[in-house]
Amino acid sequence: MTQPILSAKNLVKRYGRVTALDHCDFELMPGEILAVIGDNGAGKSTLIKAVSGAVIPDEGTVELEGKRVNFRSPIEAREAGIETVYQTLAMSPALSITDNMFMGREIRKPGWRGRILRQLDRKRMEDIARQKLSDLGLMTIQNINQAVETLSGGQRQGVAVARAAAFGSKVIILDEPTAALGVKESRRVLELIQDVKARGVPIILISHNMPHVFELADRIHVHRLGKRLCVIDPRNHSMSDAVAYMTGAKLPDGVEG
Ligand SMILES: Nc1ncnc2c1ncn2[C@@H]1O[C@H](COP(=O)(O)OP(=O)(O)OP(=O)(O)O)[C@@H](O)[C@H]1O
Repeated sequence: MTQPILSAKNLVKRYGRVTALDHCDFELMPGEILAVIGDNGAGKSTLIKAVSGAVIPDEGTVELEGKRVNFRSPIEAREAGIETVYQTLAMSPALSITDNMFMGREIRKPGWRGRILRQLDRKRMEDIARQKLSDLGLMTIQNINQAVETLSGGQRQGVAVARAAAFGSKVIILDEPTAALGVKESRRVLELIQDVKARGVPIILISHNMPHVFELADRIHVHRLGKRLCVIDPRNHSMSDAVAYMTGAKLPDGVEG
């Protein structure tokens, strides 16, 4: 049996009297797009934060490639290969595309100029940024030194996904990547997500948009009341089934209420 690339068991996270995660299990398989769906407040964001270092669970374990990890911060998770693109994009609008892509992981010049003078290797960063964007078909962006604030919402989201794809060698987490976008821009981002998948990188997609979830996902993790209710195959279930499971209107076969 294939081993999950990222998994969690029995995660618990309490905020005072609210139990955001209530003995939750989670599994992401290699190369797949796993959608995570659930009602508002079901605990989806908390789950994703718990596996990516942004929240430290009160109980439970997380494993990356079968090895136990205890991320204390999102930076630790990022260094281990888990990249998260949040709904509110962590980008600096006034900085260029290249600067945004390399924020926090700038490349320095080789030798003493980089080591001692801390000079940045701009040429190299620009070349890599251009390459990464063109790999993902984002060639509509002509100038990688243009400020991110001059890009459309879809292009910005594209840069964020490209940044995650460029550096998140193991897992990419996308939190509502199309929520703020128009129809055409959403389409482009959906294609981009498929391109990233085609490159073999598994993706966790949190979304309330059922058509997008059903179009992209290989499997759907249905989250309800702080835990995984079930995992469904979008080919065998309808969107209305998924919504009914999510809201508690209906129980999936084999799950007891
Ligand atoms: N930092 C926090 N402090 C206190 N309570 C929190 C905090 N973060 C989340 N919660 C609570 O935990 C529960 C789960 O929240 P979470 O954001 O994980 O849900 P969600 O499924 O992502 O919701 P949505 O779809 O609305 O974004 C909610 O009741 C929420 O109010």
